[in-house]
Amino acid sequence: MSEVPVIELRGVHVIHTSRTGKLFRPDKVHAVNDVDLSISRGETLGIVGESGCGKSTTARVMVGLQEPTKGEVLFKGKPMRQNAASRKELGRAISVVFQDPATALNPRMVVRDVLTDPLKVHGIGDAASRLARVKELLDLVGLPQSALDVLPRQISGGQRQRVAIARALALEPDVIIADEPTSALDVSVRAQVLNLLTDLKARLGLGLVFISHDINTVRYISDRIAVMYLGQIVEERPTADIFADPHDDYTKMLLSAVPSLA
Ligand SMILES: Nc1ncnc2c1ncn2[C@@H]1O[C@H](COP(=O)(O)OP(=O)(O)OP(=O)(O)O)[C@@H](O)[C@H]1O
Repeated sequence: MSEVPVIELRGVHVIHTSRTGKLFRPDKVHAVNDVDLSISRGETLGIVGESGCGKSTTARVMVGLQEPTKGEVLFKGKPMRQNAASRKELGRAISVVFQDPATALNPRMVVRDVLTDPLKVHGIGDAASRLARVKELLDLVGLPQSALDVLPRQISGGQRQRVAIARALALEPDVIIADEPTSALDVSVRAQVLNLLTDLKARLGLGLVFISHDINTVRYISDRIAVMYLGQIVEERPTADIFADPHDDYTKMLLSAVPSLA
């Protein structure tokens, strides 16, 4: 892709200082170790690896929520500054969809308010144009207009994740970062949510970072896959190449695991 990536990580390290063990001895976890990654509009990057390999920490760096211990994070070619103006710009350009919509959505807010909230926070439109946008968002994610006045607990897990995706789309982001977005859903609706994300990416020209522990799910949706192991990217190549000819032993191990749509 010739355009400047929306997000670029160069030689990023994150060392968490945590307290572990019975003596609460301070410990350091090298969660992200020398990671280079980029994401542009119109492409899907999959990040795959087992629990604890550093996927979520990498996602937090990409969104600007986690400062790297070392290395550079570029936003549209410039250092991701931490001042208020750029935080707001970042918030518009990069959205996140989390694993569990039951906890990601405020249980006391009806869908209309969940979707209006980002528009209000960013001072976009008046009441009438915001409502029009909210209705358009429901259409985009395949929810009926009758969903406007329901609470998250009154709809299914798959529908809640559609609401979370609609909220992520509200500000017309360049990139959506989806961290295990199908893992908390019933198997029967996982494929629907994956199809929705693929469709939205194509229709809106978004960049999508799709994070999962399951290489088959990542395969289904990604143009490129970065395989993470113990904080490092052990290989990153087009999806078809990874499956046809995995280079790294860890990738081979992931591919030999039981196929599933987890
Ligand atoms: N805030 C933190 N303080 C201390 N250690 C942390 C913190 N966040 C993550 N870690 C540690 O960093 C490592 C990477 O965690 P991370 O959540 O990024 O991995 P992950 O691949 O997303 O795992 P999971 O899928 O289980 O969320 C783990 O060893 C984790 O325990």
